[in-house]
Amino acid sequence: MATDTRELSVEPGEPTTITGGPTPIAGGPSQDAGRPSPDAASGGARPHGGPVVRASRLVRRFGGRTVLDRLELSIAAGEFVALLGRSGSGKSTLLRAVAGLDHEVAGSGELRVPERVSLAFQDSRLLPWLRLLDNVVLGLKRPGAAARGRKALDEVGLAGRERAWPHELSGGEQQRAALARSLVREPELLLADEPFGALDALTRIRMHDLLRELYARHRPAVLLVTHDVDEAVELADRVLVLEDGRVARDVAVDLPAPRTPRDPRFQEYRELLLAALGVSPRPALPSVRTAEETTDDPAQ
Ligand SMILES: Nc1ncnc2c1ncn2[C@@H]1O[C@H](COP(=O)(O)OP(=O)(O)OP(=O)(O)O)[C@@H](O)[C@H]1O
Repeated sequence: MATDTRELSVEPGEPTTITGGPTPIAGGPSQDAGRPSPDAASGGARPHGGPVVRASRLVRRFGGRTVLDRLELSIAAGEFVALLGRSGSGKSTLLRAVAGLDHEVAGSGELRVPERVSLAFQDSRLLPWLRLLDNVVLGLKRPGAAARGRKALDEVGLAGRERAWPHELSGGEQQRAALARSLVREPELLLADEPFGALDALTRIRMHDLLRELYARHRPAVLLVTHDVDEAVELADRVLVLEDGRVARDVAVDLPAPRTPRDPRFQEYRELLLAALGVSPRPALPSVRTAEETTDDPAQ
């Protein structure tokens, strides 16, 4: 597999060590319990290849402030990793470094990423002067680009909208087009920074389903930055929590598909991660009753 290895400017420090797989959290859900079949379309433990991303002793400072502090990161081929962290903890900074968008990142080791990397952001970044299909295939080599673009638009449920202008699409549709644009390149690594952050809750649920489906079909490695703990547990094989410039928690999520917040083990992961983020879990909501039930209740 072709990789792009970036040498980082040398910082004084110990020799580089690249860590392998995830570290189970003491008291957290077991990594091996309930292992589902490897070909599960989503959720559960999934087989992965060797590492496609390796970052060692990554350092990023802004002025006197160290945002990434000798950070270690390894992502396997086909692995879905979610990155959580408090606001300002450096999630986007790390993603930008891995994307090669930040040339001032330093370290004493190396930063290795695959050649084919796609990016997705909170806003779709579609070019307003290009129709949808042209946006999706922008930069792709002909021949065959248009056919691949059409197929990708079909995959995200936008067949027939090839000639639409970006402003004619809803926010969710624009994000779907952005996913098509990412996946048409068959990336080995998809870097996504809060891609669903600006969407309403219902659209976000639909986008989770779509992303799971596309991921199962294309199997890129994914690094998803999110604020949403449920989104992380629902989608990822592994959830990292960034704190003080380093990966403070590395939690392997082993839940069967389909993953649902109603599963008590889902709640376990949720509480574990909320605690890692310094948020106390909220008390359970009272069970919801319909308007009819409320009216029928003589106590009301
Ligand atoms: N270009 C820059 N110049 C100066 N400081 C920066 C720059 N980019 C990021 N920072 C600082 O680095 C820190 C980490 O920023 P970053 O955007 O990576 O955080 P984040 O975890 O993604 O935050 P959020 O969850 O709020 O989006 C912040 O304190 C931010 O102010």
